[in-house]
Amino acid sequence: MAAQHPSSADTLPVIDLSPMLGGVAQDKVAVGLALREACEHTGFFYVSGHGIDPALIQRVFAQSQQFFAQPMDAKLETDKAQSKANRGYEKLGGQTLEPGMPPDLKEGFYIGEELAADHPNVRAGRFNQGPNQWPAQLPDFKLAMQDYYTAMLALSERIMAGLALSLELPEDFFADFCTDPMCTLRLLHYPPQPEQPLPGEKGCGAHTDFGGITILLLDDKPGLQVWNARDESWIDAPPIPGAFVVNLGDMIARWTNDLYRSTLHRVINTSGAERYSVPFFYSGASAHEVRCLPGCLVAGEVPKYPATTVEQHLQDMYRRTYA
Ligand SMILES: O=C(O)CCC(=O)C(=O)O
Ligand SMILES: [Fe+2]
Repeated sequence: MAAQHPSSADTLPVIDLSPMLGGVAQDKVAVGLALREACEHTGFFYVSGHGIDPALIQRVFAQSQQFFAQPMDAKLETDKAQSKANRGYEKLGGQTLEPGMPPDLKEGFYIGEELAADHPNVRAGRFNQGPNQWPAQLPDFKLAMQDYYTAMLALSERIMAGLALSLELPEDFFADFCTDPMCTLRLLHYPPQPEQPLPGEKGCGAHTDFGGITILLLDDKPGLQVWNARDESWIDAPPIPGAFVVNLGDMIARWTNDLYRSTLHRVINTSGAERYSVPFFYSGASAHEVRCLPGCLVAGEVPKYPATTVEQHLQDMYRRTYA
């Protein structure tokens, strides 16, 4: 059914998730079918009907803009280099997502689950677990981010339930994966693309996301592009008011033996203005075993990837871009 595959002239599908919030079984199955189509072909789609309060989104953007507008010495009070759990501020050029290219033209702020320094997991030095660093000068920042983090957890569970249905698995198949999940909320700020960029310089180099699913909140600026392997071209993924972009990470590709894709994407901020985005990376329970799911092997196929755990997988992937 080649006609259903996106070409570069196509846009990414918009999937209405509202049936996942207490809808009838038949409508949920329809969501599962729409997700399957999107996941098999692009690994990227928009979701509407997600139930996230627009006022919460406004609070997050307002705090993010205030954070990045601060002088550098104020931002560096929460320098990520001080954190054993990768929390806090990352300077412009602090990450190179596309190997061999100039560093990314973005600055960021990383937030995760709040765990005290004396929590057993933190004492044991578990990957990405620990306290956050909160900016002292912004009194409303912490609560806005924690409220948004909680809202993203709930939305992630609904999307995981939809993905289970898409694979003809019971809706609660991922319940164990969704218990006490590892997540990262990341605030990003992209200055305008320079008029004379270095060769290959971008806001965010081409990459796939490492984890489970990513829920991406965009402001009103374009710049995100998604790789379309079929005709080897980039599809623009402009912001759609009221919708989030969702994409699959490498863990889902591993789980489904590449039936579902983790798709390359990049950002070039040619809007001429500041661009802000807020990805939320949902990766599931750290000890959860990731192995090829039932039903994802076509007759005679063998799993392409050995089983691993969420924690091990994330650690392996993380090392690659901060080498
Ligand atoms: O800013 C964006 O639109 C995309 C960000 C992204 O891909 C990422 O942080 O992994
Ligand atoms: Fe990404």
